[in-house]
Amino acid sequence: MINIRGIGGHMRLVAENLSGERGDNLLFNSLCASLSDGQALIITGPNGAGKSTLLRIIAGLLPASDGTVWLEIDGAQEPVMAHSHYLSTLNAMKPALSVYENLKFWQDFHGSPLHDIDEALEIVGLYNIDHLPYGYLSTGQKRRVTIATLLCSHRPLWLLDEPTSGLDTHAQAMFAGVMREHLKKGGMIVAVTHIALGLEQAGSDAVQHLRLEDYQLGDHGAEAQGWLS
Ligand SMILES: Nc1ncnc2c1ncn2[C@@H]1O[C@H](COP(=O)(O)OP(=O)(O)OP(=O)(O)O)[C@@H](O)[C@H]1O
Repeated sequence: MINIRGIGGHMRLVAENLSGERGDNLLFNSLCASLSDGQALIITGPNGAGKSTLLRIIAGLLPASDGTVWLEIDGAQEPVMAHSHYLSTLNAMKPALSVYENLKFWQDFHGSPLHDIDEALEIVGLYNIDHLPYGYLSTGQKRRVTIATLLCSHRPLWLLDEPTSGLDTHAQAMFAGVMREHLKKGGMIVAVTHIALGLEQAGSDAVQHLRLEDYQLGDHGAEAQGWLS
């Protein structure tokens, strides 16, 4: 068992009566969700529904307009960001730095090294490119490097915005395996997606689905309560 807080211990991510807005627009309200170690929450919804906004609120990058989100590890409340990998749709890499330099930066920033950078690149199916400037890579290669950050450092909670965007089917299958392995080790995943992520094999108990349109104005309450355990 890996010795890291949140992996192997008891962990819970809870969103309670959460509302989110952009500008003056209320995007969703009365949203409740609860996730334990080894579980994934898959967030779907139409373009503009507020999925990325919700993920940013969970990460602590945007304030909720109402309600709260908290992370509990072994009974103590912890800041979400300190225990998360947050992958936005932007890859957050410096184009002029090499693939290795980018991953080294993130590994040093996140701490808790897991795989060596070379190992992580091999897992995501990238070979002999660590010396190349990140900006030279193809769209799918860039995304694979971003996914490699998840493997370079231990972080129990993965917050993923459209993680498979730009990946070919082979890479999607590879990433599904990476996510299932993380869940098997007791990690947690919150993912925004428009396509199936291949987590079905993780088991029905391990995967919850949240349709954001169920939390839009006029359609909240009873269904939302079902998410709070
Ligand atoms: N800074 C901002 N100020 C005002 N409105 C914003 C801002 N950022 C985003 N929005 C609006 O908030 C709404 C929700 O955006 P968000 O990116 O959360 O949607 P989404 O569900 O992730 O969409 P998609 O599936 O297209 O990625 C959109 O209508 C968007 O135009």
